[in-house]
Amino acid sequence: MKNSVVIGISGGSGSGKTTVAENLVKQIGDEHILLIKQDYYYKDNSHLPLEERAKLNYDCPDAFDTELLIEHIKQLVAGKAIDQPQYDFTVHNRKPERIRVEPKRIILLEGILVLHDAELRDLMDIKVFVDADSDIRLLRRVLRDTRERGRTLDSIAEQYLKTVRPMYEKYIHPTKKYADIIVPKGGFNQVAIDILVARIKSYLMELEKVDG
Ligand SMILES: Nc1ncnc2c1ncn2[C@@H]1O[C@H](COP(=O)(O)OP(=O)(O)O)[C@@H](O)[C@H]1O
Ligand SMILES: O=c1ccn([C@@H]2O[C@H](COP(=O)(O)O)[C@@H](O)[C@H]2O)c(=O)[nH]1
Repeated sequence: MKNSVVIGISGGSGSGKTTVAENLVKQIGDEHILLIKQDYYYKDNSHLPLEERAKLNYDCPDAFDTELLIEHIKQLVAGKAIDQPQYDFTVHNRKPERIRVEPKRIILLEGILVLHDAELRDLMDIKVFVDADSDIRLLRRVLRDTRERGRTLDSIAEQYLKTVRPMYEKYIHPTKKYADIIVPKGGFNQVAIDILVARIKSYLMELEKVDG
């Protein structure tokens, strides 16, 4: 058995991925569970001015440094620490600093396209797709992006029509077929969360047995 178990949590923007992931961390306790957001692995676009960065497509596989993400997941599974990049949504760019992250038993990898790359999927022990209707996802995104990500209504509408919606149809929704578990009703689906918590606890018991 490996040192760690990897759980991928995917779904469209605003579907409730972060809410599910944070709920799992709360219920299991952060001693054993590490949350890695795919957002940290958006490519560094410091060479472009802010106005140009704001126009980029952030909803396609090319927007991410997947090679680095795969390398980091492999390192964590091998029991090694990583220097994780950080991301600032308000300026559409990586932060200059990295943070040292130590491995834990359970690695939760959450993001819109974590189920897209076959090599990344193969590292996962459980694959989850969080589902919510498109009007609900859009509404949540509008509220969150105006409150937390410094966006205007006009910029949200433009980005949604230009990239968010078409890329969801082209790249994100098709990855639902890879999921072991589909979580409907977004982030506060307590039954689905309880099932995942029970499975994670049984993984932790198996990993402890291996340790003796
Ligand atoms: N089932 C739900 N019911 C109501 N609000 C929800 C639900 N799931 C998530 N939210 C809210 O919607 C917003 C977006 O959820 P989040 O988990 O950040 O989505 P994602 O990570 O998929 O973009 C957050 O403000 C969150 O509290
Ligand atoms: O610089 C950026 C990077 C990403 N985005 C948008 O964020 C969402 C993904 O985050 P969620 O937390 O899953 O919603 C993605 O749809 C991108 O469009 C951005 O606007 N700017």
